[in-house]
Amino acid sequence: MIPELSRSSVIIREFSRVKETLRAMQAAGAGSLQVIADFDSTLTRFAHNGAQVPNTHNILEKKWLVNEDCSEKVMELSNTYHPIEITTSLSMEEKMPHMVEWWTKIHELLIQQKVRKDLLSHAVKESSVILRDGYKVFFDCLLERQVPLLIFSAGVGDVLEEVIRQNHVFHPNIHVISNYMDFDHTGVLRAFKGQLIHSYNKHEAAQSHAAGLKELQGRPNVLLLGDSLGDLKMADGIAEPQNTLTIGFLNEQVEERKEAYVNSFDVVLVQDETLDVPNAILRSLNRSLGESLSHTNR
Ligand SMILES: Nc1ccn([C@@H]2O[C@H](COP(=O)(O)O)[C@@H](O)[C@H]2O)c(=O)n1
Repeated sequence: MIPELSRSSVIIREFSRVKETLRAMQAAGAGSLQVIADFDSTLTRFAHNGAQVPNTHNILEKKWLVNEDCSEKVMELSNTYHPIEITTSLSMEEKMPHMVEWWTKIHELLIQQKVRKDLLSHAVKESSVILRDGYKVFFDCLLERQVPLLIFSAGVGDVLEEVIRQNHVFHPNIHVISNYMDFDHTGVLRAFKGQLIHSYNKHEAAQSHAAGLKELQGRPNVLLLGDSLGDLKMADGIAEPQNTLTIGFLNEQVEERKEAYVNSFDVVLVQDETLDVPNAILRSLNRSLGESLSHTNR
């Protein structure tokens, strides 16, 4: 039994599928598993003490890193594009060009602002970014069992790395695929490296980057964590996936989006700011089938 799956914040469309997938993953063992997780609002909290937790973009957009005019433009862009990002009335394909526009405009603004590399660490320290409760167990458990953790983020990779470094969980089993900044020799931002990653093109990055990571090869079982429907595509780089269990954090616009999430993710966590459920699932993968699932009768 995984008691955490009975919490009122957990919605499971097809419990038998979850049970069967866990059974197969347990049988295959930790050596066949990889974990793929989105970062912002998935590994980090969405809200804390009634306030929204900043994501990796928000950390960079602080007034002491960029000027007033830039802050206002960032806010305007967010007000225009974030509703498009999360609406269920447009398909992913319809959202894509808007996301490219949003990310491109933001990257251009940040480049114009000449963001300095040496200020990033301070920006993270001063921010109120916070990883989800239970993060230490999550990161340490994966390290201990030598399970690779692929963090797949449409945020800013340099900031993401700094967040996990400052929380002392940037372990060697972690691989990050994200938008990385390109600094000139004086440490001033001059471009973003490589292909742009936004919320809805993670499948392209998965196929071009993740597919080539040798640490992930021979691990056909996937525990996937995300907070956006686009995150479901993060496992697209796996050549021959066998068992995939997807967990979706439904953080905002709950009523409007619940149906779409329940129809898309295996397990939906509604406004749950913890990693308790993924941690319980990881624990269960280590225990015998009888112990972990026998009391489950849903
Ligand atoms: N200018 C922007 C662009 C994106 N965001 C948000 O960041 C999130 C980053 O993506 P993850 O893959 O790590 O979830 C994304 O969900 C956007 O809402 C932003 O705040 N500002």
